[in-house]
Amino acid sequence: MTVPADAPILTAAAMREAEAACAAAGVSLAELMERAGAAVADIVWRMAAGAPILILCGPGNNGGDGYVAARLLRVRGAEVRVAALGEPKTDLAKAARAAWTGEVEAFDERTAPAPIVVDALFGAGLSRRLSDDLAGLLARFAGRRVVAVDLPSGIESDGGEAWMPPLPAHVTVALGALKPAHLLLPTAPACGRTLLASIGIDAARTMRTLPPPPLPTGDPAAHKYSRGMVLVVAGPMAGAAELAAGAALRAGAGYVVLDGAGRAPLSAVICDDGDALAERAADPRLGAIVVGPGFPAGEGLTRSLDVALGSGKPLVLDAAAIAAGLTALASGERRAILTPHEGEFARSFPATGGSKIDRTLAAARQSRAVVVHKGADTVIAAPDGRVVAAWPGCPWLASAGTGDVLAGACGAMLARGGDAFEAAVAAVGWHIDRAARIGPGLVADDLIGK
Ligand SMILES: NC(=O)C1=CN([C@@H]2O[C@H](COP(=O)(O)OP(=O)(O)OC[C@H]3O[C@@H](n4cnc5c(N)ncnc54)[C@H](O)[C@@H]3O)[C@@H](O)[C@H]2O)[C@@H](O)CC1
Ligand SMILES: Nc1ncnc2c1ncn2[C@@H]1O[C@H](COP(=O)(O)OP(=O)(O)O)[C@@H](O)[C@H]1O
Ligand SMILES: [K+]
Repeated sequence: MTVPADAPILTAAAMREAEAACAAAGVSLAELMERAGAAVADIVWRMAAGAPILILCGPGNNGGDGYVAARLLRVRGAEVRVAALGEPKTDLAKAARAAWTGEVEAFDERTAPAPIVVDALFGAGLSRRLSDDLAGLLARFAGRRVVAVDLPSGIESDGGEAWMPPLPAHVTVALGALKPAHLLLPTAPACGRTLLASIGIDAARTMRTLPPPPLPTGDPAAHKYSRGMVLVVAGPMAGAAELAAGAALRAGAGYVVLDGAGRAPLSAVICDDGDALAERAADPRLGAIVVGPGFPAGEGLTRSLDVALGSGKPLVLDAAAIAAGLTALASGERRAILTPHEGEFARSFPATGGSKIDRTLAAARQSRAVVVHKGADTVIAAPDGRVVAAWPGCPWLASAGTGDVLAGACGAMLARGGDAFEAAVAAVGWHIDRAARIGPGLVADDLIGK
């Protein structure tokens, strides 16, 4: 399962706006459909390598893309059949159907399979769950090589509904931009490998997929404080804060202090016994404070959090510190990153609804902080509306303590200065990249290279 890096993501409504802007700029919708069909034909041609192809066409423009692909594949000499769910209903799809000179079979229980099945039944226009009858017809083709046009049919584009497609795809050709459903659970795995056919739409980049990790560029004039100084506040479960402190150092901070309980996870981490928290937090060289790993709610957390909040320094709040710090954060302006997993998110932001992207954006606006909503389909959102979706992440991260490591990495990136959203994006990228290099058997300690 892969998706293109740093690619735009559009909701169905934003897609329609981009399409209209294209038309206003002189590129007709018929031309967009021709480009979409050509992109699909190109990919199917290579995947088929001479094997027979069956294209399933629906009543809307998704089906229109299918008719265009069928025509272009036949021109190339491919063996193509088309099976349709009735006659096309849109003008564009009718024109594409008319330009296909081959036979159109009815798509029903007698439709014979082919080694390559192209699913052009429904895309972004799906308005309700597929009927059981239709789902049954599609499920008959399980086990064939399936290419989905825009989305596997049955998936709701914006990711707000958890409708699963009856026929998961090996390859999905996203048209114009990626859609939230390509990147969010539970639908993302059903898209297989998602490719982007840009088709010339000018897609806004407010929402995008995770960029590739930047190449490390050392500043020749750097010193340990200029690379970023991070303070990690330890609670009763000191191991978690140790992981965060080690991660901050490995993720590029020049100087890391672990305050409270705990031993230095790496010899270079400076340990304080907790009496000097206010003094440490007031250090003008300090670039970020991390509070939350291994620190359950209670008086101790409230005291430490008050000091951290009172210092005015950029903050990373994890675990119980998220809910505890929300009110104070929302009432001021500061660079802050919150790193909830789903349980912590639900407790801290119970009123949010919609897709994981919608919910994370609402949480960022409510808290006035960057929110890293963790999970296999991590979503990062900023109060100004920017979103990065980090699917598919690295599955070896599903292991205790890796979230503490991410909190420390966020601290390191935040302490360098600059935009908190870009810092969170860099930390998530660092985390996934480091986990992927370690691979199966990963434990959180490996990420900090003890
Ligand atoms: N937005 C764009 O810029 C472009 C969009 N294109 C294609 O257009 C697609 C969207 O086309 P449409 O808006 O026509 O929508 P779709 O073709 O995805 O489906 C809409 C049709 O399906 C019917 N329908 C919806 N849900 C159904 C259900 N559960 N059971 C049975 N029928 C159902 C609707 O009544 C309508 O007839 C995209 O996914 C993409 O494939 C491309 O042609 C190129 C450009
Ligand atoms: N299946 C998965 N695929 C990819 N990343 C995952 C998966 N499950 C969890 N993660 C990542 O692992 C980390 C786990 O964090 P968290 O649940 O806070 O763990 P802990 O509290 O034990 O440190 C997060 O960064 C999350 O995004
Ligand atoms: K489709």
